[in-house]
Amino acid sequence: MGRYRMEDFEVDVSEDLGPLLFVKLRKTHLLLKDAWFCNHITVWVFQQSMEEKEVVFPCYRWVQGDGIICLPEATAWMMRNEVQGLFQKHGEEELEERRTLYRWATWKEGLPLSVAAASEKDLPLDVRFHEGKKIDFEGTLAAGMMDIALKRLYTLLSSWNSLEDFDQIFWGSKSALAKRVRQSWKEDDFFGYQFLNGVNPTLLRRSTSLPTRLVIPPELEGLQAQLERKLQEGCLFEADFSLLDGIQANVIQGERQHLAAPLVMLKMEPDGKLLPMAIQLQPPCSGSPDPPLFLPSDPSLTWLLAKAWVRNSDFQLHELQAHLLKTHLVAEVFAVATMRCLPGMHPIFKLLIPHLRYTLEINTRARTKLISDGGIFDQVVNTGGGGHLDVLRKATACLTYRSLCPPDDLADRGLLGIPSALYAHDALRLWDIISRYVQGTVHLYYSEDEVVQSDPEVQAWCQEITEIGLCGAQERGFPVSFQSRAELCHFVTMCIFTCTAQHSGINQGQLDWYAWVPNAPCTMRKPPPTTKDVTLEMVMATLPNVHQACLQMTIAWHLGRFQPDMVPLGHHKEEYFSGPGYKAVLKRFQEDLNTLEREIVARNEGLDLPYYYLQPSRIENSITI
Ligand SMILES: CC/C=C\C/C=C\C/C=C\C/C=C\C/C=C\CCCCCC(=O)O
Ligand SMILES: [Fe+2]
Repeated sequence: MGRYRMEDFEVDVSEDLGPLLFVKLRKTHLLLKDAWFCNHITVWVFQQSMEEKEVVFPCYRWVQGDGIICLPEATAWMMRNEVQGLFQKHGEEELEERRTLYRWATWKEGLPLSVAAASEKDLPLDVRFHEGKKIDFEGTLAAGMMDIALKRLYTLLSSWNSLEDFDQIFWGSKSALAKRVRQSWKEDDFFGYQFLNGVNPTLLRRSTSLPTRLVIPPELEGLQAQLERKLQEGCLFEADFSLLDGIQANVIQGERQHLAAPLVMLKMEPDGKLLPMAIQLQPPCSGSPDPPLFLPSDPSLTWLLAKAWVRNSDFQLHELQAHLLKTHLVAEVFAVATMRCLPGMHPIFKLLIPHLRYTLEINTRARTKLISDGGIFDQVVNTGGGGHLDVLRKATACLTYRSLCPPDDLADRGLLGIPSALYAHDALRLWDIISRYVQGTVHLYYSEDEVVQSDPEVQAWCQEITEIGLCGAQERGFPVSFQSRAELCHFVTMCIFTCTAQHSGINQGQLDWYAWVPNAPCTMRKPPPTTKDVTLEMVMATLPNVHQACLQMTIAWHLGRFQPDMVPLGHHKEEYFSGPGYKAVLKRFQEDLNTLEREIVARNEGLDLPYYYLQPSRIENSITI
């Protein structure tokens, strides 16, 4: 039997089968690997003197071995209390089986729970990468490793002692914006811009007071006055990396790496540009002299090194907190809870499942190759060697529900209504669009709040996410039950937003902002400067070495590049729902996304730096990379 064969099978049945509730599917098992993927079964019922009727049984699962798959009819959930509880019983059996297939595991204490699987090979076939994705994933990694070998060979033959020497490895696949980063990375407005619209737009806040950790030496009273004035005008902002304080730095091949925990104060100009005013690289520590404040007026290399330290710290919080924890790991919790608590005929299962595709496998791969013992973090990142897990733990301990919902998050950070905050603008638009889609769907199945309150499955799902998967996150605002349709819609909107828009916003920028390594160094090999005497030798000795820089470029490209098999948001082919109600809601969703697409394209045409990570055609329907 050939691989990748697609076939439609038609079977005629002449006898009257009565009302159709289930179909059962079985395949004779001959060879070791002869599984088939079944999309759906459609039955056309011909009734005398009546229109032909179509009855659909969605499947979208592998049929393997000798097992029998029993598929309830697409509208079964609406009839769950009828037909002698047959659908109810089917759902219970299905969940019983799924709970043995998808089990929770504690990979590391203090992190959200994950799926129990030591490697991707342990995952059920239904959630594995399909052949094409696997070949592409593994093939591009291998090609990237070849690039590294060539780059190392090349740099062996030349010198590595000026910033321009990073050009020697800046070849191969890279984006237009990555080239722009190489041109502009030293500019202050470019540095400030990244907090609004770069790879990590999640940290910046508008200041409501001067941060207590900011110790301003008496000789800088001018700065103090300026900061206070900006604060009063409402245009003072801060990026505080205190979460990194106290984290152990990595030791790479016997060499200790170093970490900082900076605070950056920025001002917003009337034209929307965000400019750094001061950088404090470490919080004050009793018994030590106050940490210096680095300023734009410092010698240019000093100021550049201070900014490079901030960019390195941002790399850590971006990858660990914003990316891994707040998209990948929480999406995994949604995925496992969905498999364990919601039967296939449940409307919330149908709504969410296209947004959970491939997430369990990519995360399992991350746990075995990226954040594992000896993984990429240990090899080339200064939080590696265990510090990265402590960052994840600290970030988990302060993960709030509000921070996953842009209307709340952006309000809390004082970022509403800023014309140059493009991530914020597009995220809010997407939140509204997704929320309307979710509400449209939920209202088809839940006619009033009471139906939500008395749905034991959706309540168990909520509780399992908050109490089990997120390890008691009710303390941080996550719900343990839904009292109304509105609460359910808000939560499901958060799930879909996180798995689609938010991940795309956080993931794609790796390609642009991480290719020019000095803009976002993966590690720092010397301690942060404590005086303003900085030389080029110090800068070069601090930034990643050739090997570290090459690996950063390869992984950033691997993870940030356009995925060949990507499904854009709202365009999955699976049809789990049947009937005109959902079709109309989906159509509206796609139209809303198209409208936003056109708005973003038109806006970007007039911009010096386009912001396209939240352009709907670029948003993946689930976390797959
Ligand atoms: C420059 C980027 C460096 C690190 C990226 C950090 C975080 C990314 C967060 C989530 C990515 C999720 C999954 C990636 C899974 C696997 C990566 C595989 C790399 C394997 C390299 C190898 O040695 O085979
Ligand atoms: Fe990712």
